[in-house]
Amino acid sequence: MAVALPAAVTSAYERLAGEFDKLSTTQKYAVGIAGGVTSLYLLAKVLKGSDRDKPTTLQLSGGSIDASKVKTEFDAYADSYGKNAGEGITDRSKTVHLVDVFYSLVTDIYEWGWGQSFHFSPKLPNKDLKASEAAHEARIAALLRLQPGQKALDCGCGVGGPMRTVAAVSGAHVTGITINQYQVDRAKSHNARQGLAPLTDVVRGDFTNMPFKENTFDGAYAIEATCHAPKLEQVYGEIYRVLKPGSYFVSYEWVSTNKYDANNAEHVKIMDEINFGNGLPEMRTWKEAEDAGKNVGFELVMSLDLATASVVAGPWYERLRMGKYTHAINHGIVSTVDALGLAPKGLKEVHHMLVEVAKSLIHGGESGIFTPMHLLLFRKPGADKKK
Ligand SMILES: C=C(CC[C@@H](C)[C@H]1CC[C@H]2C3=CC[C@H]4[C@H](C)[C@@H](O)CC[C@]4(C)[C@H]3CC[C@]12C)C(C)C
Ligand SMILES: C[S@@+](CC[C@H](N)C(=O)[O-])C[C@H]1O[C@@H](n2cnc3c(N)ncnc32)[C@H](O)[C@@H]1O
Repeated sequence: MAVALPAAVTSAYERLAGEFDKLSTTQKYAVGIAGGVTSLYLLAKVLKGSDRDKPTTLQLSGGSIDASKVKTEFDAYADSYGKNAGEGITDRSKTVHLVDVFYSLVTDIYEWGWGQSFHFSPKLPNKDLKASEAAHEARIAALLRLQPGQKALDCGCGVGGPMRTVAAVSGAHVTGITINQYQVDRAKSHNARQGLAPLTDVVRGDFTNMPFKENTFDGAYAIEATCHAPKLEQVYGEIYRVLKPGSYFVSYEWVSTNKYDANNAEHVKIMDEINFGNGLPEMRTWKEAEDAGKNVGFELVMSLDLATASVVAGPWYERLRMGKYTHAINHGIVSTVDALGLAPKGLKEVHHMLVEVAKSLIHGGESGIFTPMHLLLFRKPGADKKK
């Protein structure tokens, strides 16, 4: 069926065609080339999207790692895990470097398929995932009793999802530290775009050796990050040092629960998979984490597994379980761009690692042997006691 175009459109087209006919051959070529370039530019924009919010499939990169080195770096990362059950990273002195590599490899994929907050949250009744995530982050500001004008530290800040919530709900200034330069750049760009620049700062550094003076911060927190430290005492000790006396430190820790049995081969296998797919040197027990805080001088104020604390909240791993089919589709997409040479070589393998670790995390959650949210609230003793 022929479709009649509106008269205004046909007359405008005829006028343009008339004008085009009047041009010299050189001018016609120039118009043709300009048209071609503009179309290519628009096509590239559509395919590539913009980097305002999250990367598109064609923007998936190796973070701070050059595209040509993604495969080599991923292979080296994979080789750093021992083959024996429960071994984790064999040479622990390489942990910090390997974690930096890990985040270069996964940061774009995380943002692409999860969002700007790299953590889990209990699903609150009648609240969507975003609201549940924000509540999990806002709890931190409340526990730290943060106030406008105060200074807080986000230890292992990722691309800054939580720091933006903590700064926005409390009015306090939040400095984030991450080992990965690509995350620093992403976090700063999100902070600026979302109007959070005046209340935030992001630095690249190692949280086991931080570039801050002692007694600097009024509160500190770590969301699913200190699990990457070669030894928990190293990072907790540094946090203790930079906190003002009387201030609080809260962590959501990745730990094994009382249900974990180190003599059960299936349990050990799940933990090994979780360690490998998440850049962890090893898995600690919740008791080891408590003790590490006390060992560096903190008073323990609260210790609670948020995965089981509320009988009405949905499990943290439900979002992963729901995403099972999406992960498979995503793998098809990443494999396609890989085959077309439109993604850095090696990104497909990284994505495969994440598809597999999603299954292990679900197993860890369903069996109850693992939690990514054991809440530990510590206080640095001292004269400036906060109530
Ligand atoms: C605290 C850490 C990270 C926790 C989570 C944010 C991430 C753990 C596993 C990740 C993912 C698994 C599957 C991916 C999927 C295959 C892909 O298509 C899209 C991204 C995933 C959903 C990805 C997202 C982030 C996680 C849920 C650790 C590292 C200490
Ligand atoms: C799972 S991400 C969590 C990010 C953030 N807390 C969130 O919830 O969105 C872990 C973070 O810890 C950081 N990290 C791991 N080891 C680190 C180290 N030695 N020094 C500084 N940051 C580190 C990583 O770079 C990453 O930003």
